[in-house]
Amino acid sequence: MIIAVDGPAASGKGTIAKALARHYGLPHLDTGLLYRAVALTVRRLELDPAVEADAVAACDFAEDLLADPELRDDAIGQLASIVSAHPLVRAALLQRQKRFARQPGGAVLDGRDIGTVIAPDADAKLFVKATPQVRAQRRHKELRGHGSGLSFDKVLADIRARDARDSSRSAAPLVMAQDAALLDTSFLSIEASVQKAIALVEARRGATPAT
Ligand SMILES: Nc1ncnc2c1ncn2[C@@H]1O[C@H](COP(=O)(O)OP(=O)(O)O)[C@@H](O)[C@H]1O
Ligand SMILES: Nc1ccn([C@@H]2O[C@H](COP(=O)(O)OP(=O)(O)O)[C@@H](O)[C@H]2O)c(=O)n1
Repeated sequence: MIIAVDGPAASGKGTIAKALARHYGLPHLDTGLLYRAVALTVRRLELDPAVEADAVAACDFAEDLLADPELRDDAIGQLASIVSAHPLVRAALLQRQKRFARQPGGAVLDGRDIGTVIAPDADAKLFVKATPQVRAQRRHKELRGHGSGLSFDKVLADIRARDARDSSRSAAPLVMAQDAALLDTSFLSIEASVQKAIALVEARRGATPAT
């Protein structure tokens, strides 16, 4: 079974995707980390994120970069949304994601274009959303936990800027797939979001929701 989980920044899609992977015993790929790794490489090599050829050169990053805690920085998220708008960057990362989705037994992937581009034939697609204020509160708390002193207002502004960039780009923009189920986590706890996600996946599979 392939499960596609898409949504904007800090909507809870990663938390839900990980929980679904655990529940169904499937491997999980956080595709945002790939774009963040490109962004971090661009920064370390002092390349220009706005120049497509520079960003493409950074797609050849070392695997161990995917475990670098610096990937979680707010600034790297912003940079990731700049490099990810280049069609050639998306093309460079495409096959790796498609291969992961197609592995025997299936997989759970989360990102922006899983249900629309990476796995349009997924067995279940979720589009996770929450209000910008709620998402900024969650991300602000998370960043504070990692020692960041960024203000709430800056985190909210960055989330809004990233939403606008990710939704308006021409290459694989952030849009809900027509056959995705919408999951608004604004007023749901993590536990409640995960239970709802499992119920939605079960409904898509035509099975009885798990209790
Ligand atoms: N329903 C929820 N209620 C409260 N906090 C949440 C909820 N879902 C996720 N979080 C927290 O919000 C932050 C962002 O969640 P995450 O799943 O990483 O979002 P995304 O993958 O969409 O960026 C994390 O610190 C996570 O623990
Ligand atoms: N499938 C994906 C995943 C991420 N991205 C880009 O990478 C950036 C960082 O993604 P992320 O999923 O790590 O960000 P968060 O939602 O965790 O904040 C996004 O803002 C997108 O611009 C993308 O274009 N396509």
